[in-house]
Amino acid sequence: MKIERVDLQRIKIPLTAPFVTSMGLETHKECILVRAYSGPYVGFGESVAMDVPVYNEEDVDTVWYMLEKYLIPQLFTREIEHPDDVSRLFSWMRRNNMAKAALEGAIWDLYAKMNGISLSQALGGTRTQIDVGVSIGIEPTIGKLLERVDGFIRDGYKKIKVKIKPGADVEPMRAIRQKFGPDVPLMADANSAYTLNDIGLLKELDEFGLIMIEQPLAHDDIIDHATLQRELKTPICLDESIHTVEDARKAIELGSCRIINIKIGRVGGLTEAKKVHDLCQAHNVPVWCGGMQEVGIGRAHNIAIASLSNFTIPGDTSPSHRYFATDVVSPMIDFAAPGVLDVPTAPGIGMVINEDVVRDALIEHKSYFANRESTTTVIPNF
Ligand SMILES: O=C(O)CCC(=O)c1ccccc1C(=O)O
Ligand SMILES: [Mg+2]
Repeated sequence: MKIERVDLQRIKIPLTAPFVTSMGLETHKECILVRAYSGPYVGFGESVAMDVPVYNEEDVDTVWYMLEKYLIPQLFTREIEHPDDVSRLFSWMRRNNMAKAALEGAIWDLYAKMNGISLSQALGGTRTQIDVGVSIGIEPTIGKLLERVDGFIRDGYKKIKVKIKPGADVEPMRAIRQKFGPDVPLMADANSAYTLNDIGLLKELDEFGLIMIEQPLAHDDIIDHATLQRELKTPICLDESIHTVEDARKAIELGSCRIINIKIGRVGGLTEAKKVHDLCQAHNVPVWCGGMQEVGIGRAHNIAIASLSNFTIPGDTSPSHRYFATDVVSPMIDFAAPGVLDVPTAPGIGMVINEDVVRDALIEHKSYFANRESTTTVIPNF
């Protein structure tokens, strides 16, 4: 396929409730939507970079910059046979994985649509439905946290993940176990808020029978995590530390974790995500699909990758309404049954874009053409 045109759309949508983690407070979702055109077909991608580089080194502006300066022009120079070619084409560039993934995702969607198959099928997915959990931010009080947990359990979420940080860790977990009992599938995500000096405290969490603790130590570490995993009963799951299938291989070899969270953006796209999945499967390491509070397009990509067979733990891909009053896909993504999402069967991501929502949320729009000048629109009065 020859890519003739790519559009970037920067959008901003309010969250229905503020989201607090050890990295900071979020009130809005700002991101870039990507459209890739070939003949009558359009493929959709979404950049998951946050508006501030607190999770990784990228932000919305760096993604736009890398796409415009390098990745889109490079894509225009080649005929693409298969989406796997795209990650090879981009492999010369160090990191900037979320920028690469946003464009590569649009090409995967385009490829699936051209072949009349779903994105899940194109990736080799086998599930028709996926189980999902919910990620809960750090709430102002334990009472508020318990209220939220109660609501999400009633909604049928299959896994309850709670953000923790020093000072908001053992007590909230104890309160949840006391109120809801030992059978609630519970886990904690620290987003790198601890060091090995906190080993005593992290061991205290063992008594709560958590399914896992996600990324307790530094965002770039796999050595200390291996030390910690030897001391903990609770499985460690790595998120921030895994950017490539090679990172995953090393972490597994060192014993740095027993579970891996796969985020398409963090590993540079669906091709690499599938490689991490396959490697983990070969080593009996279960995986699950993480989230970056995606709008509907990114959520659809997450559902497709989560349909692969080694995604045996419920992911963070909750329905759209968990974060947004409106979404860029129509209908909004929702449960097929409590805690369960259908994997779309229509071609590509299998979702219809709600252009009214995109228009209302639009900050900037730029179109790039393989054989003519680009055109920019900055939407005024935003
Ligand atoms: O519900 C979601 O999309 C996942 C929310 C979440 O936990 C998260 C959100 C933004 C950045 C990092 C993370 C994380 O998984 O660490
Ligand atoms: Mg995480």
